Amino acid sequence: METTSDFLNIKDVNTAFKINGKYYDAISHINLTVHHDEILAIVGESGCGKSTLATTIMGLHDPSETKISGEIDFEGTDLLKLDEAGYNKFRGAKIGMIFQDPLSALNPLKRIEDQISEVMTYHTKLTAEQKHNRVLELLKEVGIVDPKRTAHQFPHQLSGGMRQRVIIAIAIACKPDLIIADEPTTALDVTIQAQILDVLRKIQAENHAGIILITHDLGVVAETADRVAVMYAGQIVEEGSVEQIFNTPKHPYTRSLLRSMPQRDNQNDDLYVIQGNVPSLQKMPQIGDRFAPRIPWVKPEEHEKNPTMHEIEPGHEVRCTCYKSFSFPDQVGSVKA
Ligand SMILES: Nc1ncnc2c1ncn2[C@@H]1O[C@H](COP(=O)(O)OP(=O)(O)OP(=O)(O)O)[C@@H](O)[C@H]1O
Repeated sequence: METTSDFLNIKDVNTAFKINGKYYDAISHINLTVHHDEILAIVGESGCGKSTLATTIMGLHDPSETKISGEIDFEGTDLLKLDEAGYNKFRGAKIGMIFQDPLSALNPLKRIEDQISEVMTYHTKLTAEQKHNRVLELLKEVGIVDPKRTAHQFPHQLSGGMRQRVIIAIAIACKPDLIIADEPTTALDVTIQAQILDVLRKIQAENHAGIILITHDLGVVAETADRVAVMYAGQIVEEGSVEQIFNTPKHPYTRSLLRSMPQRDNQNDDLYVIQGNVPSLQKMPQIGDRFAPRIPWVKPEEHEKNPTMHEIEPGHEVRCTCYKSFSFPDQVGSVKA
């Protein structure tokens, strides 16, 4: 789905890691588009390649240990062709990143004001006074009630939620077009999670940014995202609007993920458990449907030999034709919560 507001086009991207001298793909043939004014969620179990995709976009891999191919067209520049100095012009300026663990992303020895100012010193020509005012403005924008006090504090003096707000302030300091948020609320309790997601939504609306939100929490996706890409074993297996993915999920993996999600109104406490595990990189099947071993009751002939993406309605794509015949058998994989 391409519109004039596309500004990030990921085309056929593969990232392979060197393990014992051999390269193994962690993400394979990724195609994705991000638009201004939207939150695209990337979901999937641990080990599906979500963070690898984020760090590939951000150019955070050591080239001597990683092989990356494809194209990441960001506003007309192929990010994958940039050297470190070239990337540094984008990171922090046009692309902001929010990580799961705010404590390790902050320098324990520097005051909050200095850490937020640093990114502006690097990417803008603002004077010291302008930067000071912008720091206070940013802290207010991310919902910190006493910006002056917080600006003067060190990371260890702040709660986890406050630290994550500071990380968001750093990520948005230069008004980036793209924000990549990797599990931004995982380490926080539920109330704080909701507040941080509100901040992200507000920023996205005000700055017209596009946000890639990486999470394994489907509740967060339902509340926050506009579009969703579901990843399994390094591939995108389904992509669509949040309504399409939640109301008419097609791929057996998407349906399994949704069925394994606790429902507030679930009457009988039954939780579906997806049998087996995401394969390790060395054991990744190179042909056939990568999810097939976890749904052994589906006949081999119902899977494609080389599963491709199929558009089933505008904006809604699913990998492999097995979705057409997939159903959950009565007795498989269901356990009492
Ligand atoms: N530097 C690395 N070297 C070797 N293998 C790696 C490296 N980084 C990630 N992997 C492997 O790549 C696969 C994808 O990992 P990745 O962290 O991208 O998944 P994820 O979906 O983000 O998981 P999580 O939700 O746990 O962060 C996993 O099998 C992981 O073990």
